[in-house]
Amino acid sequence: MPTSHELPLSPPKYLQEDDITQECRELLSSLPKEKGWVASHLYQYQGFWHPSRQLQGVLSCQQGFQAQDTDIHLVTTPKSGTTWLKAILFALVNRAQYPNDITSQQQHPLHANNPHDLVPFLELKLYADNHVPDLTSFTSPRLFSTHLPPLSLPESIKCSACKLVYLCRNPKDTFVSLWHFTNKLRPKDIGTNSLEDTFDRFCRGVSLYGPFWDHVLGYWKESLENPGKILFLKYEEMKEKPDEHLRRIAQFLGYPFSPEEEKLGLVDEILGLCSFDTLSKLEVNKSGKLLSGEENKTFFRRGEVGDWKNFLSAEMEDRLDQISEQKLHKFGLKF
Ligand SMILES: Nc1ncnc2c1ncn2[C@@H]1O[C@H](COP(=O)(O)OS(=O)(=O)O)[C@@H](OP(=O)(O)O)[C@H]1O
Repeated sequence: MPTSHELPLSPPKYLQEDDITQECRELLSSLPKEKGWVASHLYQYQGFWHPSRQLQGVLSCQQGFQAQDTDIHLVTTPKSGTTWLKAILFALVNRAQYPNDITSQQQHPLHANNPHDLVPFLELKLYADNHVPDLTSFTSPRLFSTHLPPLSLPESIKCSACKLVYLCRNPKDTFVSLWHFTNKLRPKDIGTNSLEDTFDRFCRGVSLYGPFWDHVLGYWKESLENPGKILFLKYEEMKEKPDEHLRRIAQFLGYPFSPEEEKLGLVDEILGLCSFDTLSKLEVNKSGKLLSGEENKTFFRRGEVGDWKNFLSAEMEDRLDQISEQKLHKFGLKF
C-alpha cells in the first residue's frame, strides 16, 4: 500500500473529465470531436467547441439558470480581458457599498479576491460538475459571467430584461493569449502545444468556445439589433480610452457617475484599482488558486495590445486577417 505522501496528486478540476451525467455522456458520444488544447478532447455543441467538463456545465446552466431582470451578465470570448472587466463591473456596481475602500483602496474585496471569485462564470463555476448552485446569497444586481455564444445562453437570459456587456479582442492577441494560457494549464508531463499546431486549430475554429469569429459576430449582430440589452466592447478600445468606456458602461447599466462622484475622481479610482498593475501585484493574484484549480496568476500575463507581433509570422498574420475580412468586414466589424 502506498502511504499518503506517495499517492499521486489528483489532477486539477479543469482536467477532470469523469464527473459527468449519463445524459451528457450520451450527448458527447454523438458530437463531433477534436483533439483538445488542455483536456483530451473538444466537442462541438450548438456550433461551438467545449471540453467535456465544460459541456456538462453548459447543459446544467441551460437547464437550471433563472435570470432576473436586474441581472448583469458579462459575456466574453476567452482571453479578451474578462478578468479586467469582471473587476471593473464589480467595483462599479458595488461602489456605494465600499465607498471609502475604493478611495483608500485597502479593504476592497478586490484586494483579497480574484475577480473570477467575485463575478463567477455560470458554466465554469456555478453550474460546473452538474452542480445546482444556491444563488440566494447574491444580492441585486447579481453579477455573472459566461463565455457562451448567443444561441447557447440559457433561455431566461434571452427572455428577461437583464443586461449583457460583451467584450472581445482582436483575434491575433486573443490567440496568443489563449496559446500561453492553455500551455500553462497543461500538466508538465504532457508538455506544451506548439504555436503552429494550435494556430491552425484556432483558424479552423477549433478552440475554447470557438470559432472565435462566429462568437464575435453573433454578439455584434445581437448588439445592433438590441442595443439596449447588449453593449459590445473591444479590449483595444477599452485600453485606449478606459475612462470613456467606464462611463459608457456605467450609463448603459443604469449606474451613471454623479457630478459629485466625478469631482471625487471615482472613475480614475476604479480604473486604478482594476488596472493590470494593481491586480497582478496583489498577493491573492500571485499565489491564490480558483476552486477549479487554475492558478490566479495565469490570468495575468502582459495585458497589452499588439503582443502578437512577438509571436506570429507574416503568414500567420495574413491568414488571420483574411479570415476576419471574409467573415466580419461585410457586417461592419473590424479589429
Ligand atoms: N487588469 C487588466 N487589464 C488589462 N488586461 C488584463 C488585466 N487583467 C488581465 N488582463 C489580460 O487579459 C488576458 C486574459 O484574458 P481573460 O481575463 O479574458 O481570460 S479568461 O477568458 O477569463 O480566462 C491576458 O492577456 P495577455 O497578457 O495578452 O495574455 C491578461 O494579461
